[in-house]
Amino acid sequence: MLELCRELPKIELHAHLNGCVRDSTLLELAKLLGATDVEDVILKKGRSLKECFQLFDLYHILTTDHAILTRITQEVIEDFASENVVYLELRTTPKKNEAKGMTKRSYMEAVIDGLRAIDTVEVAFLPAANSENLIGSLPNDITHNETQRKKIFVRLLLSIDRRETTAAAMETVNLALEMKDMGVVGIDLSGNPEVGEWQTFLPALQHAKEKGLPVTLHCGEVPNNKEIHSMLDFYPQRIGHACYLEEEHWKKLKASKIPVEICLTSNYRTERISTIKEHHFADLYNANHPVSLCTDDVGLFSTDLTKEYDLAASTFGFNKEEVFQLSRNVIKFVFADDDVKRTLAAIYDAAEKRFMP
Ligand SMILES: CNc1ncnc2c1ncn2[C@@H]1O[C@H](COP(=O)(O)O)[C@@H](O)[C@H]1O
Ligand SMILES: [Zn+2]
Repeated sequence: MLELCRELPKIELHAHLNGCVRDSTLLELAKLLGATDVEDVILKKGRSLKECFQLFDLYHILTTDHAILTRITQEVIEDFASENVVYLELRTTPKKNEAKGMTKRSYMEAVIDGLRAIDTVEVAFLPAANSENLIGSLPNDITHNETQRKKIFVRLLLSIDRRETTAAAMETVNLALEMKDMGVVGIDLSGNPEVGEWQTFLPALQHAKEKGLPVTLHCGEVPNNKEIHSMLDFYPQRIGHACYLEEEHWKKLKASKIPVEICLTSNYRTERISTIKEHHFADLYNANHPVSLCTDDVGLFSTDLTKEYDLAASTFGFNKEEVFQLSRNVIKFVFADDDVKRTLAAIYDAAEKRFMP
């Protein structure tokens, strides 16, 4: 099944740029900064939720630099493309860093430079009107000929960190609106769930909503009934995690049909669940609720989307058809436009003939 899951076209909707950096790159960057004592920390496997956010502070010291951002973006996209991810919504938190002359905008420009710099795989990241004609060329010649370059659609989500103020969150939303023609398709709220108040972010999220910019929220990664209630009331386009919903909110979620980004390994490694088998994915899947399997942080949790599909298949006993359908269903929940969705549908149609002849 692992090989089949690797071959399967896949759609990744929940991946944080800095959580997906290769270990080898982090170690190299740490060495350059003379921080050789961090090797054990980077390579350690167990990760409590608290440890994750400590690690992100370390990662950000290593990566918040224009040239490095360009490099890691490039590597992360190459890694997703190499395992047949055909559409990636990559999220990242635009950061200011005065010492580096970095603004939120220049941070994002460095990320976009990374998208442009890739030549080992073919990347389509601009909306149709601006595309360099890649979209038209995508569906017909998607093959698994190893000599051909892999092709991947990439779109960006700008994350608001829960440590940010209302004004900083608003700046991120405005930046996302300004960068819509550069492949930015939405807003994410993430960061340490123990930090910050929903009311702080609400004005910026409301602004995004009024401007028609889709929003996805990290929701219920820790128990917080009041916040979960407000988040579901906000009615975002998608949510991530949904680990700690009480009965009332579980019902509300199911009635709402808000798609849930499922991060099995992430939730297991951060001890949100004690076994994969008891993950709420099973309940949502059986209720026909819209779900998409995601990695969250490929590097941090030593996973990839292939492993997430394989893990779901082996834990919940899915056959080939079910795995294929699980992946294909995700087309409906992407934030990109209908042209992209049609192209993705064509990619899956072509793949279906190979998978289920
Ligand atoms: C494990 N569960 C999680 N829960 C909440 N937020 C998370 C996260 N994993 C990652 N992030 C968010 O993504 C940032 C790193 O990528 P970027 O610097 O934005 O590229 C983290 O600092 C955190 O804000
Ligand atoms: Zn996340």
